[in-house]
Amino acid sequence: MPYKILAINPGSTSTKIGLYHGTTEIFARNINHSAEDIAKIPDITDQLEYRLEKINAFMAAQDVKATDLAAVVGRGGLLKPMASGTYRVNTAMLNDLKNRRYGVHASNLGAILADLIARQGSCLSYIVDPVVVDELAPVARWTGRPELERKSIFHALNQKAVAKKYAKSLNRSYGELNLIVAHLGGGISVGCHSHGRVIDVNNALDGEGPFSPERAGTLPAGQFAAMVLDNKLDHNDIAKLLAGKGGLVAHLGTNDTREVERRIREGDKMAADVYDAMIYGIAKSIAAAAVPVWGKVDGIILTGGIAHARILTEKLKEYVGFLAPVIVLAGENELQALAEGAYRVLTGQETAKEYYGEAVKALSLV
Ligand SMILES: Nc1ncnc2c1ncn2[C@@H]1O[C@H](COP(=O)(O)OP(=O)(O)OP(=O)(O)O)[C@@H](O)[C@H]1O
Ligand SMILES: CCCC(=O)O
Repeated sequence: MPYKILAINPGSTSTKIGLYHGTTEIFARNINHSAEDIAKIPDITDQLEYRLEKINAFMAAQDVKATDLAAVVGRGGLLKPMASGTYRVNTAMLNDLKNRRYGVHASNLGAILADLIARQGSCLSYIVDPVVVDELAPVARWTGRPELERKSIFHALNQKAVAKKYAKSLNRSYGELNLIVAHLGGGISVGCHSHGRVIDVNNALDGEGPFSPERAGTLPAGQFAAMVLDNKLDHNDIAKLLAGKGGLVAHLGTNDTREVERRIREGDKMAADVYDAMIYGIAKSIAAAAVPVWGKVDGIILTGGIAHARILTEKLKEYVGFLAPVIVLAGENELQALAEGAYRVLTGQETAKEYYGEAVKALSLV
């Protein structure tokens, strides 16, 4: 009997779950959380019980028993910067997530939910390629302020999964190629993958890169500082302006590119101008991502939900087609990538990595 693996990917408005036999998908579903439900529990960390109940109800309806599972694998959240791979969910990891030590993001719930369901079935729990995978080249870490170092926070799971998928389609290995991957979702991250390592990428959560449906992207720093001071904004206000209420949401009141394209078809000039500006920003980020590999790029992959949008992908091809072939792998492969990461460990192809919190790091320095 192949291993049964449950994969969980918590997003800001939904929890995606998938059941796999080995790496074969049996089902994958999106459990949508209504705006009304989410508004009642605005802090993501407090949504744990609510989401667990929804998952348990869904598993019961599908006749999936936790005791039948070999492993539960969740999307990995804001943790200490770490190497790519599959990690065992452990106490240090759970503590850092529950205490929001490195910030709040929907993906923080992945490991916690995986652990809770794994406990119901006495099986193993893992995360794979969390959003904090850090392979930045030393030169990419600098900013113009000694107090501020750039961080690697991006759609690591999907970026790595599609890059490996594309390499496989060429009968090449991921480690042989230089690829630019643009994950185009609610947030946008554009990574330069050089021989299997993401040596530069915009921090998609923290005001870097192009603006996106929900993220503000890079802002003029002086003007933004003045806006914060003039309006006496607090930490929470600033976080919302940068991630959640930036980009298309701020300009057009929607995070849905289908809605934006509908407005454009109906002649809405503002929608067309904002959409063009977003595409222009993405194109500039893609071109910038060619610099770390001296322009020697084997392919540019467009992925994420927005890569379904033809107007956008066609315009991007016009802008950056001069650099390398542009490949569209729309949607995201995150549930499949989670299941594959757990499967590699269950079958001994890979050893699960261990997460160490700050206490252990400090001891190792002594
Ligand atoms: N068929 C489609 N055509 C055009 N746009 C689409 C289509 N499907 C989804 N989108 C757009 O993709 C965006 C959401 O992408 P995605 O589902 O990858 O984001 P997410 O998972 O919410 O966030 P993130 O990818 O940042 O984690 C939305 O703006 C949505 O309107
Ligand atoms: C994956 C972290 C970045 C984002 O949510 O936009």
